[in-house]
Amino acid sequence: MSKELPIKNIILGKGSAKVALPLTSVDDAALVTDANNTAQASPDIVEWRIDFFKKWQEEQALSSAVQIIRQVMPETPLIATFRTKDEGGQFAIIPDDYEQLLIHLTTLDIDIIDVEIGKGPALVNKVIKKAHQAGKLIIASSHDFDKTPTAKQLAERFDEMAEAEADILKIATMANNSEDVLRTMSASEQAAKHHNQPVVSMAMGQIGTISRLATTVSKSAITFACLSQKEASAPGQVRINELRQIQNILEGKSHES
Ligand SMILES: O=C1C[C@@](O)(C(=O)O)C[C@@H](O)[C@@H]1O
Repeated sequence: MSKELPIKNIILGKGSAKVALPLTSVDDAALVTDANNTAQASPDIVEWRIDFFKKWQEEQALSSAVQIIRQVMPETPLIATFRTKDEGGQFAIIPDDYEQLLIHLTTLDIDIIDVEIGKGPALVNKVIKKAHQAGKLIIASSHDFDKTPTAKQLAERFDEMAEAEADILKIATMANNSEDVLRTMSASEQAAKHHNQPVVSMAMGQIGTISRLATTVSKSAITFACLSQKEASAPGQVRINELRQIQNILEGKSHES
């Protein structure tokens, strides 16, 4: 049974799925605007998608970008994600550079770092160890932008993340039909039962949108939304205000006035 995980002002795994908004800004100027707009929507979590940021190779630029986000949202748990091209991100990056970048992120004012489990145990274990030494949490992630793996493969992927001692286990799959959506949601519900860590899941694509809403069924501890379709970081994301209304309906919290 997944445990509750406190992070800053939220407790992951307790109550509703926490709503994350991604920042996909390309530079500091865009980041100032996007961070302010994001703060207005009061997400539970903010995800900085570093692969969208043009100066991701410059350590100084990364530090000042984190400061921009922190000035606007000091108390909101911050995930830093460099989504590699292999898993649907903006840039291809060689493993050594990816490892170095993630290790550098452990030195910044970030709460959670995303590491792609598919990059292999040597890299993943090293990053997790460094992050834990620095007091940071790790989301192990796996994305399949073409298809949904079999139920067995999904279960094995969650197991692999748990064995690596990641703090949060996340799988995103592309849903091409209803069975794909149901398989991802079911694998997520099972993994939440078996593992100590909070589980996060989503079936991407239009037909998968239901998986971002019905987290009471999939037991996903986080759901990724968007401010507008223009800022969506993956297909099928729902605008945060609409998502919250539907969460309330699904959790029996909406009352007729
Ligand atoms: O892993 C995820 C989930 C996601 O791919 C989604 O489908 O909402 C969006 C990404 O920004 C995030 O890193």
